[in-house]
Amino acid sequence: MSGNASPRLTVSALTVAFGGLTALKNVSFTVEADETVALIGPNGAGKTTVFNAVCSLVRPKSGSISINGRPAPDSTSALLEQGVSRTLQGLGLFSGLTVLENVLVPLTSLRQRTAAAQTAAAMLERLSLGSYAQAPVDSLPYAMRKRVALARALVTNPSLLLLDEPAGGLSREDISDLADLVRSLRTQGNAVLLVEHHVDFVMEVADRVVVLDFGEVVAIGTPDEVRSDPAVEAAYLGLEAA
Ligand SMILES: Nc1ncnc2c1ncn2[C@@H]1O[C@H](COP(=O)(O)OP(=O)(O)OP(=O)(O)O)[C@@H](O)[C@H]1O
Repeated sequence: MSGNASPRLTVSALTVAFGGLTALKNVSFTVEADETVALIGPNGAGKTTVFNAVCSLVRPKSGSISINGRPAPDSTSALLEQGVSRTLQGLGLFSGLTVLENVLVPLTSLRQRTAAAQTAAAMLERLSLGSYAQAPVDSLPYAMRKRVALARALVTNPSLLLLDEPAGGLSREDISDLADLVRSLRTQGNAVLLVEHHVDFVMEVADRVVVLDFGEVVAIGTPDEVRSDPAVEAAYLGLEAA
């Protein structure tokens, strides 16, 4: 552990409104160092809005967000400098670039050009993408493109990694590999906040789960605590079972 006792992420009394719609109401939670926290909840609960607020893509009506004890910066490059990476639901890969070129992009903006190629190549190897480095990213199947997006987010060795539906659209086998990877991140000191609909995956990888419903936190706890919380069943798991 480092000497820095601040959580990697602190969300305090966050309220976000889109016109008349209050998407988040007074949401508070932390992600500590070496912790994987999952945000779950039904469609429209506000999960992606939390991510967007952390990345300063939406402006809160009130409340605050801090990263490693400092106010969250308001640009992607400043977020990278502060050790935050994110994957997107839509992957956001650059069509027309190779796998390696995609993974090099955040390193280029960090100006680590000298070691960038080696760092990117090592990350591709770690995610079993080494032999596809020169392949156009568009030529790969979805599950592999998803791994490229993950490699791109991880290549800066972020202190806080935000994963938006990492298991979505993956096969059972791919999800199992992803669970191994997420667990390994925790031991390497990469704190993770993930949004996910795949409840089994969440229960397997998360240290703590934050449950949102209609923009409010209805439960926070370990997977076991959350699983047995009646408010969660009503808000989310009940819907899954229905
Ligand atoms: N840019 C926006 N403008 C207006 N309303 C928005 C905007 N973004 C989100 N919303 C609304 O805010 C609420 C929360 O949406 P959000 O996408 O955060 O939910 P979510 O939990 O991520 O949902 P899903 O699981 O379907 O991705 C929803 O009612 C949504 O329609």
